[in-house]
Amino acid sequence: MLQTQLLCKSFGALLATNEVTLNVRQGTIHSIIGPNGAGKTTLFNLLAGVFPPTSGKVLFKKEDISMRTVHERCLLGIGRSFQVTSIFPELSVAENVRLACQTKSGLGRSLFRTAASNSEINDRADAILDFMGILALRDEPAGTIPYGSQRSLDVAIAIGTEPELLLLDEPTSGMSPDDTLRMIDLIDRLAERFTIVLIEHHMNVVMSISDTISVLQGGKIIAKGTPDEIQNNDIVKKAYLGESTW
Ligand SMILES: Nc1ncnc2c1ncn2[C@@H]1O[C@H](COP(=O)(O)OP(=O)(O)OP(=O)(O)O)[C@@H](O)[C@H]1O
Repeated sequence: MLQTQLLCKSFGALLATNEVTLNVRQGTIHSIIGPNGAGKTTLFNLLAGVFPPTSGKVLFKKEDISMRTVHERCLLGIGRSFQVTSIFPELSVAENVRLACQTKSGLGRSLFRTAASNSEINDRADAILDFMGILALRDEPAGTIPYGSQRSLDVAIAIGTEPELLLLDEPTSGMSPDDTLRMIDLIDRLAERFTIVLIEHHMNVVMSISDTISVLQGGKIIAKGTPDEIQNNDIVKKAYLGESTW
């Protein structure tokens, strides 16, 4: 569904993404992990369209989307959550998701919204909040809900754009162990409906839910395989040596 071909991104002399070739198959969870500074966020931004590659290509359903903007990729069916939460803190939890739902339907730009369409969007937003376990918080200002719930709202916003492919950037970062377990379970359930690319720092988060894992170090893919293959890979063990995240 999503492929990259020899993808490169330079910042001055630094090659933050170095000839990354990925093949994310439809209906799978493909995790991209790596130690600090490995280039995970840069790769995520290249997939999401935050900036274009220096060279190489990003293909979505065989179409070259390398130069497409974030918004264009969203309309094509690529949704993403952010490591830094992207919510509107003054708006209610439900309003945040409704806005995302309108991005795709075009109602956000229409002066002629019908009551029926609005109620459809309300119902959809509520269903997403229910799925993410935060429906009880629907009328709270989004900026006031607990951090773990804000991360769930982030994912809810991404789902609201009706993606086929969901890009998740460290969805458990900064979460308590309990919230982390809840988020892992949710990602597992999301995989029944979406193809997922999960960017993660913590190896243990991805082990139980991933179909495929690609390991980044110094901007390069140093290993690819199933969780079992990755866990037993000596090059990967060495890359994570000294980190407490194995
Ligand atoms: N906008 C930028 N300008 C210059 N250098 C950058 C920029 N963004 C990232 N880098 C550099 O690119 C390299 C990869 O950074 P990146 O943030 O992608 O890694 P990461 O794996 O996400 O790290 P972490 O897990 O610590 O967030 C780092 O050396 C970083 O300093």
